[in-house]
Amino acid sequence: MTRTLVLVRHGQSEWNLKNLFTGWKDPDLTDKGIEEARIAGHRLKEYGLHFGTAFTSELYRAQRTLSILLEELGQPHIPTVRDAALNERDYGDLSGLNKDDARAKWGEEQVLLWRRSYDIAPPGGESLKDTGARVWPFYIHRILPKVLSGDNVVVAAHGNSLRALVMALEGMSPADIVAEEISTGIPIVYRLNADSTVAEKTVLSH
Ligand SMILES: O=C(O)[C@@H](CO)OP(=O)(O)O
Repeated sequence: MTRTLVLVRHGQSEWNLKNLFTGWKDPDLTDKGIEEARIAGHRLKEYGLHFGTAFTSELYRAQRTLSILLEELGQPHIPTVRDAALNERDYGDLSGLNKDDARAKWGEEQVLLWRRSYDIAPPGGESLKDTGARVWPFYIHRILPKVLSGDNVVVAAHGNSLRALVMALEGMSPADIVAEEISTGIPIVYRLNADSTVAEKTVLSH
């Protein structure tokens, strides 16, 4: 049994390109983002993976990335679960603001704390810990049983919802997670042991 779990962050979105805090806002992919999703599907095809189930968020950029990727893989119709538990961190009052403007207003250090710390929430939004509080139970109750049953799973989600998941999978501390960045459209392939610990991690870079 392979027990494979693939995580992929959506391709570049229009708001990534414009350097805006996005969170629960719902922009489309850019042309580059569409291409990144295609390449991700192609890399997974080369890797020889077949999926039984897909999971994604309720946000369009992740759903579109997943459908392009599955199309490229030749598996466009696999059962897919969409759930807000996998949505990006809610950026609260920062949503829609330019990240450089935010640094100019609140300072580099404060903005970095909001973006990458474990438990400091942006005003009106979620910390990574808050995001984890919805991602982790969803992983345990919905995703992990599929993986452990041998049903290879792909999860198309977001930078911070995936940082929360990677933190749990790899047993990272709140200090470790600060430096963890998830690139757009680069599949991360985990093989899990029967006890759900990680046996192997492979990053399918271009
Ligand atoms: O704006 C966002 O929603 C996220 C991901 O693009 O940004 P950051 O990398 O700053 O957490």
